[in-house]
This record gives sequence, structure tokens and C-alpha cells, in this order.
Amino acid sequence: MIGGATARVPAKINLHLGVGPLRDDGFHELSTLFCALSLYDDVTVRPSDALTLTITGENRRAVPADATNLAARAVAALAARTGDDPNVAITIDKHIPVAGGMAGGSADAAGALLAAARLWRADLPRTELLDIAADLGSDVPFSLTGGAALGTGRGEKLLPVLHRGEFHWVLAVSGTGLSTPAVYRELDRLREAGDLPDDAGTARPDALMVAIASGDVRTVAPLLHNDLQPAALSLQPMLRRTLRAGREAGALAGIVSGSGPTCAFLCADSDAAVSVAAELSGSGVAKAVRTASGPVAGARLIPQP
Ligand SMILES: C[C@@](CO)(OP(=O)(O)O)[C@H](O)COP(=O)(O)OP(=O)(O)OC[C@H]1O[C@@H](n2ccc(N)nc2=O)[C@H](O)[C@@H]1O
Ligand SMILES: Nc1ncnc2c1ncn2[C@@H]1O[C@H](COP(=O)(O)OP(=O)(O)O)[C@@H](O)[C@H]1O
Repeated sequence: MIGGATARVPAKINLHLGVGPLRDDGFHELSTLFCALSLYDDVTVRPSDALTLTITGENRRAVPADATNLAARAVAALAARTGDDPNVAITIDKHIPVAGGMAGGSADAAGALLAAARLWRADLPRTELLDIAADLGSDVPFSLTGGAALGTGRGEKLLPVLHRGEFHWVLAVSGTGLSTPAVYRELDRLREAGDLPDDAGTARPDALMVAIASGDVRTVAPLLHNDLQPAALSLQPMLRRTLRAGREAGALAGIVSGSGPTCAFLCADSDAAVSVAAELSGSGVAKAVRTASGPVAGARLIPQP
């Protein structure tokens, strides 16, 4: 056995998030365009006598340091498949916002799978790793694959999407997280209460896919869409101000990231992103402001810190 392994895993945003009806299994049918962004968690797995979790990094608070952590659950799921000893020391260097709609927990699960597979030299076919990932959470397979991908089913069925160039984003991180199930429930409530005129449902975002392939940011900007946005805004009305502030600061478009409450602003280029970030930081609408670009690669092994 080697001394340990580290995986670096990106956050995600949904350039398009179309939510279909609630299924019998409690999940909603989705049609989503995932995009991995250059904001990363590093997950290290080392041999140990007991399962331990150490969380470092700017977003270490609010991350569970026990067996409920998605990274610990990922290691346990892989060990059950390979027969290896699940007692490992996991370290998560946490930079992805927690409960922010950026799949931070999923990233850590994907990182733990990759790092533990390396530690144990488990030669699993990629499809098997993706199956274990899907059992852990709907977003976990995408954290492994990264890039840009169309997600269907509950988000776990992925098709890579052609993309050209890099898009530049500013992320406004809220001080209070949102629970993903609560946001889906709020969407169901709003739908029951009356029509949400803007619902995309499970239609495939063809125009956006063509735009991503062209690399033309000004074609992409007006096509960003999130069916969960009205639900996130209903639970955190302050986000309207954040979205307005980003557009006023010069972003081409702003959208709630997934179930929120992080808001993602698409900018014309990297200079524009720096200037939007500076203005948003000064406006006081967000707890933290970050710049990031994408699509970037999914989970990958890096030299140990
Ligand atoms: C909304 C999205 C958009 O990418 O991500 P976030 O923005 O939260 O990161 C995802 O659908 C979240 O994926 P993930 O966080 O992996 O969810 P899971 O653990 O699989 O499911 C948590 C809960 O969310 C709801 N859920 C999730 C996925 C889905 N297609 N329909 C749902 O209704 C269900 O209530 C489920 O019990
Ligand atoms: N490794 C992890 N990192 C962050 N949150 C985790 C992790 N493991 C479990 N959680 C739990 O999952 C919840 C959702 O976190 P996260 O994945 O960051 O948000 P989102 O689903 O909005 O993308 C958190 O509130 C936390 O209780």
C-alpha cells in the first residue's frame, strides 16, 4: 500500500437547470447542463487505524467531521465493493462554499473515491466508479467527470458536451446556506400554488449547447436558466439584490447556482470578472466574492501536499 493519495476536485454550476416532475422515488427528473469551475477542494486519504476526518481551508466550518461526511461515506462504499479496510485518515482542504449549490459535498465524495481507489490500488472500471458515485448522490458522477456535460435522470446520467474556450465567472457566496431538498420542495409548492411561467422542465437546452460549442460568451449569457431559481429566491429574498448588484456591476448575466444560494455571474472576459468582483465585494451583498473559470477537468490525482 502507498502512503496516501490526494485528489483535486472542482465545484460546479448549472448553466441550465430544467426540473421536471417529482418522481415516485422522491427525485425530480432533470435536464441540466453542468459546468465544472476552477474552484477546488483537495481530498487526501491515508492509511490509519480508525476512520478520522480533518477539515482545513477557508470553508472548513459547517462541514461535518464524522461518518456522515460524504467523503467518509464514499470511502465506506468503495471499501464495501473492494474488500479493503475502510479505516483511513481523510483530510479535506475545503474551498468550495458549503451548502452553496456548487456540489461541494459531491466533490469531496468524488475526490475520496478517486484517492481511496489509488491508495488501495483498486483497478475498478470507470463505469463501476461512476455507479458507486451515483449511489452517493446525484451530482457525484459529474464531480468525477467534470468539463461540461448534459445531465439527465436525477442528474446522474451524463453525456459530455462540446465546448470551446473558457468562460469567466464571478461567484457571490451567501452567508447562509440552503438545503437542496428544501429548495426542491419549495419549487413543488410554488408549482402547485400557480404557474411558474418560465419553467423549462425536461426539454434539452439545445440552443445553449450550440452556444457553448461556439465559445461565444454573448450568445451564452441570455440562455442561462435555472428552474430552481424562483424557489431559492422565495427562501432567500435577499438574493434578488445580489443578482441585481452583479448585473449593475457589469456582468453579462447572473443566475442562482443550482439550489443556491451562491449567485454566479458570467462576464465578458477575465478583466471584466476582476472588475465585477471588486465592485460586488464593495457592495456588501455577499459574504465572499470569488472569480473562477470553466469548463475545467473533473476529479484528478495530484501530488500529495
Ligand atoms: C440541485 C443540484 C443541481 O445540480 O445540485 P446543488 O445545486 O444542490 O449542488 C442537484 O440536483 C442536487 O444534487 P445532490 O445534492 O447530489 O442531491 P442528492 O443528494 O442526490 O439528493 C438530495 C435531495 O435533493 C432532492 N433532489 C435531488 C436531485 C433530483 N434530481 N431531484 C431531487 O428532488 C431530493 O429531495 C433528494 O433527496
Ligand atoms: N464533504 C462535505 N462537504 C460539505 N458538506 C457536506 C459534506 N459532507 C456532508 N455534507 C453535508 O451536505 C450538506 C450540503 O452541502 P454541499 O454539498 O456543500 O451543498 P450543495 O448540495 O448545495 O451543493 C451540508 O450542509 C453538510 O451538512
